[in-house]
Amino acid sequence: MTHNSPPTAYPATRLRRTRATRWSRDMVRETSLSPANLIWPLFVTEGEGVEDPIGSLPGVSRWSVDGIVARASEAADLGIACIALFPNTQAERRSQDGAEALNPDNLMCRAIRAIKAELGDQIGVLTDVALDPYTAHGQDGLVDDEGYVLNDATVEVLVGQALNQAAAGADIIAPSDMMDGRIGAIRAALEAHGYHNVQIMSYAAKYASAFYGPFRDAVGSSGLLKGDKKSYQMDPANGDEALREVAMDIAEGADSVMVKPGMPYLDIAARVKQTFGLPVYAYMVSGEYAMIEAMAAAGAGDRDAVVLESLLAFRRAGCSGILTYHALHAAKLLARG
Ligand SMILES: NCc1[nH]cc(CCC(=O)O)c1CC(=O)O
Ligand SMILES: [Mg+2]
Repeated sequence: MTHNSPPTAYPATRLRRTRATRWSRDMVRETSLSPANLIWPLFVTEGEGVEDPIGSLPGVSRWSVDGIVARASEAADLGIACIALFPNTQAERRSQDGAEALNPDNLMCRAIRAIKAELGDQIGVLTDVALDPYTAHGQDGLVDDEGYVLNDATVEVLVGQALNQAAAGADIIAPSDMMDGRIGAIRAALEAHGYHNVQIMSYAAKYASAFYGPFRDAVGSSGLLKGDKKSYQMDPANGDEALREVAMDIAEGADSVMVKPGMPYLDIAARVKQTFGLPVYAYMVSGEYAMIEAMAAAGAGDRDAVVLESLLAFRRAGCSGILTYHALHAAKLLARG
């Protein structure tokens, strides 16, 4: 500042002046939230005409493929840009090596094909790459005799899983496994197979979080998982390390990156955006959703206002978008204005 007197001295400056009326608040607002900023995670299950409510995620269900197509269509009508798919694989299709992930007719691929056949480019389909919905032990990769998740052997399988999803029509491949080197390996394979425009959104800074509990119920891996995921997901104590994770994934070909969980990690999202300037997404995870729902159910807050404020905070931090189980509800609120 080149002024002699401080430019923000009271009473010449009253920061309440621009807050006094609604039109003025609208005029000076720095960030905005629209349905295009929302990515809606959906859980797929076997069968036809099935809606299977998830106990630990009140208001969220697993849907059979027909229901998933209907949900995707609803989302597209409201201007939601993209959905994220997660399969609840039947116990008998799970195995030690997660081979079902490579089956071209697995639940995930059938859902992708059905959505793309019905909706084409009206909505993006993002698919999770990791083996936890397919393994009998619930870990995201292949394990050795001690239960340690093997890096390089897992990456080979993830490459196959990503190609399988791309062949079914996935628009964005989103590896959530946290193996080192998987972004480069998947990008090279996509290029080699002609999938030049299939994007990669890397779960680059994914933490070993206690907020994933309800999700593990949803995909049916919570009862199976022994131990934790701390040997591959990040330590919640670390921030600088997240920047190294992101730098590597960008170098390996990620089009965008994700920080996960969301609200407790807004500092990470903001640092990633400021450092690298690429599209950053945040995953407001299942435990965060459950927290808001529990608060609303206890009569302790205005659910709609809490949802919109939370999502706006991600935008202020610099996120291009948010993966949230509240996406449909929020899009309806935004449409109402
Ligand atoms: N690859 C697993 C995966 N992909 C998305 C989530 C969590 C999402 C949520 O909690 O909403 C998880 C859980 C985990 O790492 O155990
Ligand atoms: Mg990494």
